[in-house]
Amino acid sequence: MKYADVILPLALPKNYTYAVPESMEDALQPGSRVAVQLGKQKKYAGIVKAVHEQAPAYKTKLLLDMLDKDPVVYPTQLAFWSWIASYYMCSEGEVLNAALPAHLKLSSETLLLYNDAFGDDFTSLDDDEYLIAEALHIRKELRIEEVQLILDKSEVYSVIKKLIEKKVCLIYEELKEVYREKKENFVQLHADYHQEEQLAALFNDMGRAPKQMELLLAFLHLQKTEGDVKQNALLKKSGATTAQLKGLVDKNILWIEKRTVDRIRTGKVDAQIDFNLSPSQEVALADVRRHFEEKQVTLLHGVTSSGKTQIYVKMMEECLASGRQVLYLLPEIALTAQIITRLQKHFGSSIAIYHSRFSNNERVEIWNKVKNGEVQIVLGARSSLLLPFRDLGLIILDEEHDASYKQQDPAPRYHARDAAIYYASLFKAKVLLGSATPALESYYNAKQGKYGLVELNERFGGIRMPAIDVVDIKQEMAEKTMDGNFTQALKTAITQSLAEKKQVILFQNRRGYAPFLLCTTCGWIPHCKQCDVSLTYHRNQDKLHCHYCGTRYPYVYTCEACGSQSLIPKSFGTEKIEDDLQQLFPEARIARMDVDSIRNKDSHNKMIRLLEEQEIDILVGTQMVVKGLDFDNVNLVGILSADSLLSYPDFRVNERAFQLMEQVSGRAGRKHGMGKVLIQASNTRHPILHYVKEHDYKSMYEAEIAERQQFGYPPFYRVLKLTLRHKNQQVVEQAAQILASWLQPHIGAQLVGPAAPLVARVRNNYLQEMLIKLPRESRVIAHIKQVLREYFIQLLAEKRFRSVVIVPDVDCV
Ligand SMILES: Nc1ncnc2c1ncn2[C@@H]1O[C@H](COP(=O)(O)OP(=O)(O)OP(=O)(O)O)[C@@H](O)[C@H]1O
Ligand SMILES: [Zn+2]
Repeated sequence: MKYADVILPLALPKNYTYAVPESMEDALQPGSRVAVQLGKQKKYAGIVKAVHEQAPAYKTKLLLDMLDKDPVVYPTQLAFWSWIASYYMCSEGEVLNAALPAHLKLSSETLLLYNDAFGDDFTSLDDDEYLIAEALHIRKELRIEEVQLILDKSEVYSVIKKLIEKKVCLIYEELKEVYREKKENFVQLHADYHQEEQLAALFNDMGRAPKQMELLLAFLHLQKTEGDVKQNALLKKSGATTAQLKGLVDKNILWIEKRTVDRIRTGKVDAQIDFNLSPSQEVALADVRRHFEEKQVTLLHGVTSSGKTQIYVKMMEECLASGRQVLYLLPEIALTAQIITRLQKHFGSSIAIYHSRFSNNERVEIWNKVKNGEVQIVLGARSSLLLPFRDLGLIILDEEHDASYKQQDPAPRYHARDAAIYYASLFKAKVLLGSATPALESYYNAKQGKYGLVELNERFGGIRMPAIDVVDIKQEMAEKTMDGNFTQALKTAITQSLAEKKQVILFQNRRGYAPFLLCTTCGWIPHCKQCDVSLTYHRNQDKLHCHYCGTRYPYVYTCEACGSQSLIPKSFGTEKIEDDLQQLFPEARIARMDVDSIRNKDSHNKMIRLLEEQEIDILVGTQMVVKGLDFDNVNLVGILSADSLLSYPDFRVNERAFQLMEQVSGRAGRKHGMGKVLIQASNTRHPILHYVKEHDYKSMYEAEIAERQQFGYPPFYRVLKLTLRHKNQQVVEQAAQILASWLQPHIGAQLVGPAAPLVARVRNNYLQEMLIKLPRESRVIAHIKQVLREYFIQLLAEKRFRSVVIVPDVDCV
């Protein structure tokens, strides 16, 4: 008898083993998608991890079905999933859940089937039962949602239960295949008219039906130019109606064929490299190649606008020429608009873009094409790492320092940079990390010789790095020259840029209008009812938003504490800046880019286009404006408040602040002459501001790395954050205390906490956090993770802690 271990898309502590029916024995392989039953009724589609002959201790069920002819992933992906699960402390099921497109996951749908034996005497039924029985009698089967619709309520289980007891219906669990091929109508000419003379005769006969003649002419034209004639295209071109087309079909002149079409178009990659590298870029490229001869990973540290993308393109071209696949990762898909265009220029339309905004059907198609190698280039955010590459040769991680490479919620909480390096090793593929401001961890690894290091210190086109001035807010306040949140210096600089028909980017790291409201009588600040966090005022909607749980509240006019009506907005966000600008520069065309204004892919693309076409004079935004954008005409960048970047409690605060300011500065003066950057700050003497001013990454690195070593932070230690969560504050505090006391003997001084985090309550759950610092030896790390897993089970086994949620976050950022 053969057995299969199956990964199910659930957070189960281990995989289940099923018996393999003889009929499947030959075809079943690791990676095959199978239908299984779990528990009494639920059915799932899972993925076979291994096939073996070892019977488990429990009584096995048989696999129900094999869902596809071929496996949906290769053993490489199974190995990758297993590494993610073990390294990031989650289940393989959670990894599968993140990896597989929804349409390949499937879980069962409950169907009510009419029991014909019951007959049609419904006199014994009450009103609700009667309604359902009648519907079932007519339709023979109903889904739960349909029952809810009919009864107009969501609580329908009691009714269903009674109907089952009374034997009116039966329950059936069905796995629904949801992926649908896309079909389109193609128009063809009937074989009778394939000869010239016949066609000519036909046109002669058609004299009295000019509309049909026009349609036929349009058809012939499309056939000649496009080859295939789609019904939609034909109707559009000829301006004819479906009825007129049907006329020709009825006369047996044209006929219509339904064909399966690809949603995702691919073609052979035909690289067009129409640029030459500058001498220093050439050197950098040669260095990258040289390092790759010995090393799997190379870090390209190139200043902003040095042309890192051009070097990526060259490396991609080489990899594609060798027939292998390339994955180009970006921290956020919002960044893709410009990169897509740039890459398409070189590699044509054969680039698959993968992100969460695609439809589920499209995702299945990309999945399949990556798997069979038809797609050679994938461009995407971190989740595209989970695609089933067949033969990956190169991973490019652009803006490798970016924190959004780390998945926060839900599990798997993986870091795409580290995961990419592991994934690549399975293929013996190379990884090229690129950034103007590398993560300290990456630069450290490069300095240690673990990665190759290539530095590109000049901007393309010989343009100098922008000049950076720090403007003293305190001084201008004292001199009363501030205009709201704008210093005189910034205002003057904006005025000048506008006069020169240049564009301006302004950065403020808070969105909304005012980060909080304040009662000037008693100091009360409105907070979220479910989270311990102040509410942000969004003036567009005139509402207060909780940025933690998303709840929206009406504006408050009266202080809940003292009853006075003296609430004023405090501090400022992007919305307020946009507003101020409108007042200060009424003539200027102003736009805002943040998660509130960019709700979808199209609005982002549109804004990028408007900027490129210089239809926008001033852009205000959050982090979003920082990332890799390349506009020729921006000559001024303003950072409204450096203080807020430099003052939050996190060991990465300085590194982050440097990266942000250096990156946003990097948007200035990329093409025509040197740009200018103004940084407004109260604390103008902060050392980080000095490094930013000098564009001095290396000194920032030296200073920070010394601190990291001294205080035992990454890259010298790995940090694992444990978050515990519960509705009851006391319970979660006790749980955290107990867990910490168990861990103490194993970890000792390397355990920080437990304590309540800055925001101690989110969505009505109280939080406790502790940080565990792990030495970098993998043996020790593996041991501690094992200890942790056992303690989690032990803790949750105690009745009072049963509903405590424990979230381990390995290498938290
Ligand atoms: N060899 C080259 N030939 C033509 N144009 C180039 C070349 N190198 C760079 N450029 C142009 O210079 C600009 C900056 O290059 P790119 O965007 O690749 O820089 P980057 O290093 O990625 O910068 P950032 O880190 O700020 O994203 C782009 O508009 C790019 O097209
Ligand atoms: Zn909230």
